[in-house]
Parts: sequence; structure tokens; C-alpha cells
Amino acid sequence: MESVIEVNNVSKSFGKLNVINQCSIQVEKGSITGLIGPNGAGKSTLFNIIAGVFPPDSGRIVFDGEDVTGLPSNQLFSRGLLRTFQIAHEFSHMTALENLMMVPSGQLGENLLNTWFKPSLVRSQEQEVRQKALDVIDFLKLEHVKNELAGNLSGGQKKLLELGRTMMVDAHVVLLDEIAAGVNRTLLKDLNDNILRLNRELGYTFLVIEHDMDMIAKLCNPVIVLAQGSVMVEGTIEEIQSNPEVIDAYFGTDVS
Ligand SMILES: Nc1ncnc2c1ncn2[C@@H]1O[C@H](COP(=O)(O)OP(=O)(O)OP(=O)(O)O)[C@@H](O)[C@H]1O
Repeated sequence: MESVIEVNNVSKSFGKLNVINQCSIQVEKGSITGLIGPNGAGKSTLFNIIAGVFPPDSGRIVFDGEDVTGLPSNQLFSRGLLRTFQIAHEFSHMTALENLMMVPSGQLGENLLNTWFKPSLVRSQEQEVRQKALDVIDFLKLEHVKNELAGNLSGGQKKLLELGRTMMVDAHVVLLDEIAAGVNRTLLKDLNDNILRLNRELGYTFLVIEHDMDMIAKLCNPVIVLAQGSVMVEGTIEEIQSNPEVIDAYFGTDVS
């Protein structure tokens, strides 16, 4: 098995609070790996470190075999590692299709000189981007809302659109931070199905933070439990749910 993300002995403090403590995890290429743990365990902080939002105090992050510790998000983005973000307010007045078309970086049309001197090149690239966006709409079965303003989409449709944006840049590793929050059951099934399809059909690797245990159980193998900034245990969802230490620390007495 080949790791696509390696977190090696990473630590991070905010002031006197040690949030991540000598934490090491590996995400295998082609896996959908779950990251769970109690509130405040450090999951989002670890995501932010992996995604280059801020550097660790110590330790290393390896992505695709290269040390990327401290590289900013935009550089990781161009290497194919990205996290989903909520659709920014300023994009809510654009249609779902336009939101997808906005994603690719370095569009030739943005450069005024190109629009003057190489108009045909710009036009053909715009057509290419539009076609790709239409393919993504088709893949995610969002055809019926493609011309709807993003701000008018339902919570679940917005999450699908966020997932769609990762397809526009050919991401191959995607960090999903609580993507199920606030999504109704029907759309949650669509979301799960699409994550599985991206994984199986297009080879995406996912690292998923999620409080929804049904979603973790349906999608993730392995599941890593983080507690107080370090790995408590890693295994299949069945192993996790029957681990006495995890039951005690995380599930309380509700889990049989
Ligand atoms: N920028 C920051 N400055 C100071 N403290 C922070 C910062 N970010 C996170 N923390 C603290 O770090 C701890 C871990 O937070 P983090 O959001 O990583 O946990 P989490 O496991 O994602 O929690 P949850 O499941 O509740 O989202 C918390 O005590 C939080 O208050």
C-alpha cells in the first residue's frame, strides 16, 4: 500500500494549549479514511496543517512522497490536494454552472492581453472549461439546478456543488470537513454515492472528518480516532466501535 499523505510526529500549540501532540497518521492512496474524535480533539487543526492553512510547530507533512511541510494552501492546491470550502458569499449570486466555471486557476481569459491578442485561444479554453463544468453537473446529477443561483440551492445541493468544484481542478486528494452537517437524509445519500463514485471511478483519495457515524460507517476504511491531539486507535469501524478505550472516551455508554 502506498501512502499519499503522511503526518509524521506533528505537534501544534495555540499559546499554552497543546492541540496536536506528536501525531502521526498515514492516508493510503485510493482510501476513504475517516478521522473522528471528541469535540476539541484537534481534528480541524490537523486538517488545517495538512491543507497548508498554517504550519506545524514541529514534525513533517509528506504529500505524494514529497515533504510539503509549511507549503501554503495554493501550492498544495496546484499539486492536487484540497479541502472543500463553503461557497463564499460573493459567489452566491452566480449560477451553479458559473460557480464551477470559476474554479480553474490561470484561465487565459483573465489576462486582458490574451483577450486582445489571442481571442481564439481564450474562446476555446472557455468552451473547454464550460464543457468540463457541464460534465461535472452531469456526474453529480445537478442538471435541474445548473442555472439556479448558488445562494438559492438547498444545503445538500451546495455540498454537492462544493464537491463538484474539486472535480474542476482534477484534485486527487480531498479533505472533507463535516460535509454532512445540515444535509437531509436523501441528499446525504447522493453525497455518499458521489464520494464513493469519485473514489471508485476516478481514483480520488478522501480524508473525512465527520460526526455522522452512519456516514463514517458507510464510507470509511480505515477510521482513525484522535483524542487530545494524538491517535488513540485506528481500524475498521467495527473494530473502533467495539474498542473499550474508544467507547469510554468517545461514544460514552450509548454504543452497545
Ligand atoms: N486558531 C486557534 N487559536 C486558539 N485555539 C484554537 C485555534 N484553533 C483551535 N483551537 C483550539 O484547539 C482545540 C482543538 O480544536 P479543533 O477545532 O481542532 O478540534 P476538533 O476536533 O475539530 O473539534 P470539533 O469536533 O468540535 O470541531 C480546541 O480547544 C480549540 O479551542
